[in-house]
Amino acid sequence: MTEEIVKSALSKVTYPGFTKDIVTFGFVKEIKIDGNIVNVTVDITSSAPEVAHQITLEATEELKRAGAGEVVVNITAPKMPRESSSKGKNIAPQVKNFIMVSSGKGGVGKSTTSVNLAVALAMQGKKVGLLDADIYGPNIPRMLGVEGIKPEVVGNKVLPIKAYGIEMMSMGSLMEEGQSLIWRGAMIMKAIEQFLRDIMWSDLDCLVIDMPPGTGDAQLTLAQSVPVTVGVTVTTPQMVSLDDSRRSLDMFKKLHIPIAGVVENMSGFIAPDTGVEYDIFGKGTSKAMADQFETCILAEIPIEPAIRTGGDEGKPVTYYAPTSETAKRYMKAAEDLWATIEKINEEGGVDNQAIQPNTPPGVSACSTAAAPKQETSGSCGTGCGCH
Ligand SMILES: Nc1ncnc2c1ncn2[C@@H]1O[C@H](COP(=O)(O)OP(=O)(O)OP(=O)(O)O)[C@@H](O)[C@H]1O
Repeated sequence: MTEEIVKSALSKVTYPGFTKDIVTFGFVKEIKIDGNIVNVTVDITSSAPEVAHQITLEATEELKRAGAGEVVVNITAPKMPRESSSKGKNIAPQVKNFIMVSSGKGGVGKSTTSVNLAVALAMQGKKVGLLDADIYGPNIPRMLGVEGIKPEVVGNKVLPIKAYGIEMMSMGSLMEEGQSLIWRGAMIMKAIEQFLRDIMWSDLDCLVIDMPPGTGDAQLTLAQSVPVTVGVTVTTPQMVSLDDSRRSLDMFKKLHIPIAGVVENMSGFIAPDTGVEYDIFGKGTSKAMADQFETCILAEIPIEPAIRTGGDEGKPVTYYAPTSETAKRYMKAAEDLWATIEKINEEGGVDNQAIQPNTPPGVSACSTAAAPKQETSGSCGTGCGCH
């Protein structure tokens, strides 16, 4: 037996439910050969016991057919995620926790925050997905260095793209480069639903969702489709940004989403040559706003050239410069975020029942639907049913 023979045999074992084999997927982690005894370690992404069982059976069969005398197949799989205690509608039940990352306005670093929090959570051993729901400006593929990579389609489902130990899907990976769509309300709702229902997310501990800026249809649809465990608001320290961020925090309250905290981004500047921190846009100005909404500052992330170059080059700073001050702050934010998620689940989880639309299927609910429901008589005529 040689490593080539073993690999060739294992490449006949397809991953259950997929067209690709376990070698192509990169799941074969170790091959040990001792005479005609073969010992292989296969690292899979599913915690379902039947997947491990089928791979063990098929790998043993193929290796014996290739001439192995004795075969040992070790399967390493993620632990069964703890059941989430959340209730209500959930169209992606294999995902235990949903983290909605929002901002009042664009350009404040929402995608950068989503990427680095997702990478930090994965580095801390969580099974993480990252959904780029910013359909107007999907830039997560670039930030993860998977721009131009097209996802595999299996039947009518799409496989997420893998990078830095996380699963990712983005409108940017589904459309041709440079293409844009003009989104109408109903299309946004459909797109968000499809991202949750038609992407083959694994059994995830959490899905980080990078929302479009603002407080519109996408936010409402997400909150109605899955029980969002926590919301994170990203802001910059300037007063004009804080005004918009208050709206984002207020939206979480209206949608009954617990607020995990505020990330104050571009908070001071760390000079790359000296490491000295300077105050540019202000620093610490978000604290009063966080207090007002009875939440905390998850992190103050300075302006740091490595964050921008990391974003442009697809090399997240948390992964590539784990000892940098910024990476440490993202790691600490991820720890605190997870502690909040665990506490929420211990206390009974979240429930999105109260914000379900009171409109017939196919009729768009307007963005005030999160407000207390009223009789549909006296409707505004839009059919939204909430006036
Ligand atoms: N702390 C930071 N230091 C340096 N550059 C940063 C920082 N945060 C974000 N940037 C850079 O600012 C730009 C905008 O960031 P990002 O795309 O994350 O913002 P956004 O809020 O998601 O924007 P949009 O609303 O357009 O999606 C990017 O080039 C990013 O690399």
